[in-house]
Order: sequence, then structure tokens, then C-alpha cells
Amino acid sequence: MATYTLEKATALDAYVCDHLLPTDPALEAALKNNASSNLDAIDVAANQGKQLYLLAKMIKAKRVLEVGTLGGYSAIWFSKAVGPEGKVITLEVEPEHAKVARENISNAGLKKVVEVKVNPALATLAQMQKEGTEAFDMVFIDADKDNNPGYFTAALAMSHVGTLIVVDNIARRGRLIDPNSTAGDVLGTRKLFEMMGKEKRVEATAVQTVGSKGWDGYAMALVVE
Ligand SMILES: C[S@@+](CC[C@H](N)C(=O)[O-])C[C@H]1O[C@@H](n2cnc3c(N)ncnc32)[C@H](O)[C@@H]1O
Repeated sequence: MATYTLEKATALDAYVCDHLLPTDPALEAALKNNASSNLDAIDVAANQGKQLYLLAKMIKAKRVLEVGTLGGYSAIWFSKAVGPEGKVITLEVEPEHAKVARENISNAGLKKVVEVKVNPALATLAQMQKEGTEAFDMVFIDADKDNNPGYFTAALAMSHVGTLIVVDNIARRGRLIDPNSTAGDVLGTRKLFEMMGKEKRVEATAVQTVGSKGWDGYAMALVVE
């Protein structure tokens, strides 16, 4: 059997994209602007962006909450799913990332659909709950992994039956199950799994992936009560 290498996985991702992802000027312009603004290329891969878009479409999401904006690449995918009458609220701590994201969102003509809120996400989430923000149909958690438990709790609090919660980067390149790890991202993600496993209001699973972004994976939870 062929052995996995990042090079081969990247080539396979390119094959998938060539066949299944038509060119999208807004998304390509966003990635270009991210690179020229020196943002790390830690946005979701294009085929994962399409998967998130499809998931949002499947559940007919009209309101999406994202934790972790970077340059707005995944937020633009979500905006395509919710349509011009929908809403994507995305949370970012770094003003420079938010600035680039707003440029990309504006260039894509999506200023009415996507709102970027700048502050540590836990604080923004607490504020949104205090304000009684309307529930979201889908939540995508993709920020600092140490805070995954707090993000999951807030996501649940702003959910309704049928809300889909997706948490990115759960495999930590296998470190998730390293018994010697005391790293905050690993502990935060393990705590998330404990919470998801015990939480009666959700049905959840996780899938590990390989691809252009290496050994990765995501968890997903459907709110059922
Ligand atoms: C993996 S990137 C997000 C990628 C984006 N979802 C995409 O696919 O285009 C993670 C982002 O989370 C932001 N972040 C990290 N800690 C945060 C916090 N405490 N609150 C809000 N954002 C945070 C980082 O600055 C970074 O821009």
C-alpha cells in the first residue's frame, strides 16, 4: 500500500479541487491578500471550505457563528451558503487579522452578510449571550484550542435543536492522545471531547483527515434537544 506523505496528500487535494471546486474569484483574492498581508496560511483547505459550505447548505443555515476569522476565508465560504439574506458573525482577537478579513469581505461584496467582531472570543461570546443574540444554525470553532471547552459551552448556549457545531483541528497531529502531553491545546481539545461525550443535548463524532494541511481532523456535534 502506498505510504502517506504530505506531498502526495497535497497532490490529491489538488486533484479533488481541480475536479470539484470551480474557480471562485472572491476566495482566491482573499487567499492572495492574506499572503501579501503576511497572514499564516492556516485557513481551512479549499476542499474543507467547500465541505463546510455544503454542511451549512444541508441544514439550510441562515445564521452562522465562527470563532477564529484570520483573513475571512472560511467566513466567505459560509456567506456563500447562507446567501445574501443570511448572516455570518465571525470573532477574531487580532486587529490586523480582522483588518485583512474586512478587506477581503468588502472586496467580495459581502459587507452586509459578514460581521467581524474584534476581541478575545470568550469575551465577545459572553457579551453576545448577555445581549440575547438570536440562536445560530451552525457554529464553526477554529481559534485557540485551549479555549475549545469555553467555545463549545457558548456555542451550545446560542444553539437550537438542529444546530450543527463543528470544531476544527482536533487531531493535533496525533498529540490528542499523547498521554505525556500537558500542552494547553491538547488539554483543551481533550476536555472538549469529554464534554461532547457527556452532553445529552448533542450527538457527536470526530474524523481525522490527511491532506494539504497535514494530519488533522474535525469534530462535529448536532444539537438534538
Ligand atoms: C486557524 S485561524 C482561523 C482560520 C479561519 N477560520 C479560516 O479558515 O479562514 C485561527 C484564528 O483565531 C484567532 N484567535 C486565536 N485566539 C483567539 C481568541 N482568543 N479569540 C478570538 N480569536 C482568536 C487567531 O488570531 C487566528 O486568526
